[in-house]
Amino acid sequence: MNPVKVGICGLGTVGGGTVNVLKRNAEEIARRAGRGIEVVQIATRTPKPQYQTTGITMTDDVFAVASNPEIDIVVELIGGYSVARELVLKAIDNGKHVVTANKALIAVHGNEIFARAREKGVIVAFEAAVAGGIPVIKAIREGLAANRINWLAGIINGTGNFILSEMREKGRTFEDVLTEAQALGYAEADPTFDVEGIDAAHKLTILASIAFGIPLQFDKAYTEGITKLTTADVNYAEALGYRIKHLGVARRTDAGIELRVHPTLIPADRLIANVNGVMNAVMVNGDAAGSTLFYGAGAGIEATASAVVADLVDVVRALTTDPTNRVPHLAFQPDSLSDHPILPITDCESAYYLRIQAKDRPGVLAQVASILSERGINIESIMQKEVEEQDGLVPMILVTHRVAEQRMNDAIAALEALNDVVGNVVRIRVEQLN
Ligand SMILES: NC(=O)c1ccc[n+]([C@@H]2O[C@H](COP(=O)([O-])OP(=O)(O)OC[C@H]3O[C@@H](n4cnc5c(N)ncnc54)[C@H](O)[C@@H]3O)[C@@H](O)[C@H]2O)c1
Ligand SMILES: N[C@@H](CCO)C(=O)O
Ligand code: NA
Repeated sequence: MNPVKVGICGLGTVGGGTVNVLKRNAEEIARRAGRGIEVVQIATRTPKPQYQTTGITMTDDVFAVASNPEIDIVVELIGGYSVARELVLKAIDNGKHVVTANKALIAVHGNEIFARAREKGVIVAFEAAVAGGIPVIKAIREGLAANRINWLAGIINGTGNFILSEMREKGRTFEDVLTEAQALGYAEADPTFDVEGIDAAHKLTILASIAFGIPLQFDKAYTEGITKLTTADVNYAEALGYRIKHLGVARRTDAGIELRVHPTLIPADRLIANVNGVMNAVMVNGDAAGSTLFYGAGAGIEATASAVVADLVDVVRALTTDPTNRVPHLAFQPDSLSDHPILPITDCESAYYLRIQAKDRPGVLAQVASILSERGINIESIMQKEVEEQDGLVPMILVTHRVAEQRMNDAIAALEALNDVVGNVVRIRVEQLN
C-alpha cells in the first residue's frame, strides 16, 4: 500500500522531534500502522539544517500545506491561537485529518474545531497537547471508558515542575532554571503561560472534558501560578511532611465541577509528590478502576513527538476499511509480526546481589574477586560484616554490574567450589530500571 502523506507545520522543538522519530522508526511505525507515513511537505519560518529534510518540499507558508492536494494529514506544530486556528480550520475544510500538540488551541477553540471536523468527517487528534509523551488522553478516553470519573489531579506542566524541583533540590534561582527550561525546549513561546498556570489550565480543561463529558470551558478554569512561591514556604511544607507541587485538579461534585490550577501541598510520601524535573503525572480516580496514575516526560523534543506520531498511527489505522487492522490484536499488523527470538534465561542480562557465606580467613575476598574478574564480572559494591555470625562464618555481600546469566552461573559454581565458601551462594537479580 502507498504511504499516507503528511504535511508538518512548524519545525521547532516538537516538529523537529516528529521528523526525527518518523524517520528513525519508519519501519516499526509502518508495521504498527499498516502503511508507511511519509512527510512530503514542511512549513516553517525557521528552517533547521539539523533535521534531515531531503526529498521534502519546504515552504514558509503553512496554508500551502493545508491546501496541498497530495497531503492526507496536516500536523499543526506552530503553536498559538490565531494562525493555528485558521490553519486547522482550513485543513479540515480541505478534508484533511489533523494532528496537533497545541493545547491552547484545543482548550480555547476546540469546540469550534471539533464541530467543523464532524461536519467534514475528519479526525482531529491531540494526544501531545496534554502531558507530552504520557498517553493520558488515550488512557482516559479508551482505557477508562467504563468508569464514572470522580476526579483527576496532575502535574501537567513540565517547565513549572522542573523549576520547583531544581529550586528545592539544588537551591537554584527561579530565573536560572527557567532559562534552562527554555534552552531545553520545554517552555512555551511565552513562558508566563508555564509559570502562571495558563498552560496547565489549558491541559486541565481538555482532561476535564474527556473525563466528565463536558464541552471545553477554559474561561471557567481557576488559574494560579508558581511565581509567588517562596523558598521559605517550600521548607516549611517540607518540615510538616509535605511537598509543594503545581497541580491541576478537576473534581466532580453534586453542585458542579471544580476546575482549578494552583500550588498544592501533597503528603511527601505520595507517589505524585515524588514526580520531579520535567516529568508529569496524572492521577485519575474512577468508580470502577479506583485510582490510576500515569507518569512520564511532560515536555521535550522526542517525548512530545512520541505522542504526535502515535496520533498519526491512529489516523492511518482509522483510514483502513478492515476493522481488524484498526485495532490490531497484538498492536502490530498481523502480517508484520517479526520472528525476533525470545532469549533463554541463560542469555538474559542483569546485575546481581550475591550473599556468600565465607570462613573468616584471610584471602577469601581476593579469591572471590578473582573468580568474578576472570569472567569479566565487575563488582559495583561490596560489604563484609565485621562480626562473625555463627560457626565462624562471615557473610560477604556483593552487588555486580550487569552480566549474562550463564556467566554468573559459571562464577557461582566456581565460588561454591571454594574451600572457604560454605553452602550455596544466594543470588538475587538487580534491576536499576533507569
Ligand atoms: N516543546 C514542548 O515540549 C511541547 C510539548 C507539548 C506540546 N507542545 C506544543 O507544541 C507546539 C509547538 O511547540 P514547540 O515547542 O515545538 O515550539 P517552537 O517555537 O519550538 O516551534 C514552532 C515552529 O513553528 C514555526 N512557526 C510558528 N508560526 C509560524 C507561521 N505562522 N508560519 C510558519 N511557521 C511558523 C516556527 O518557525 C517554529 O519552527 C505548541 O503548541 C506547544 O504548546 C510543545
Ligand atoms: N510548556 C509545556 C510543554 C508541554 O506541553 C510544559 O512545560 O509542560
Ligand atoms: Na499526552
